[in-house]
Amino acid sequence: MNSAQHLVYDVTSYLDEHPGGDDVVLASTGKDATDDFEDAGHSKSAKELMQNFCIGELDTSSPIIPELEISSKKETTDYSQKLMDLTKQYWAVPVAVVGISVVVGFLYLRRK
Ligand code: HEM
Repeated sequence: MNSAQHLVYDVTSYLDEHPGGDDVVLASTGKDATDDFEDAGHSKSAKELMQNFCIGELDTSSPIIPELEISSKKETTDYSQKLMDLTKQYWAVPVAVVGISVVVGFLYLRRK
């Protein structure tokens, strides 16, 4: 689905017929494809054809921005959590190496 001027298009059935190829259209799915569509220099007939694939209007009254803010906050906490986990892992590696060396050295000395 692509949206232009807050309109949503389902172009699934047109993918195979698109003269510019399906890959370029697929690259614009799920986002605002207005710029992509305009940059490709589509003809007037192409714009008219596009109207056939309009399935609705994007609900811009929904709290898109607050939702994005919440999810980005979650991401930052997840990220710092990941960093904490990584730090713990990095500490564990040298500690384990030193611990093993001490045990092996101790056993070696006792044998002599
Ligand atoms: C429902 C949406 C779309 C329709 C109906 C459509 C239709 C067409 C048509 C009829 C042409 C032939 C040239 C012309 O008449 O202008 C064309 C070419 C092209 N389209 Fe689309 N298009 C759509 C979406 C897109 C999107 C989202 C892109 C993304 C970049 C795109 C990229 C291109 C390109 C690059 C060409 C040029 C191909 C060439 O000259 O070889 N189109 N399109």
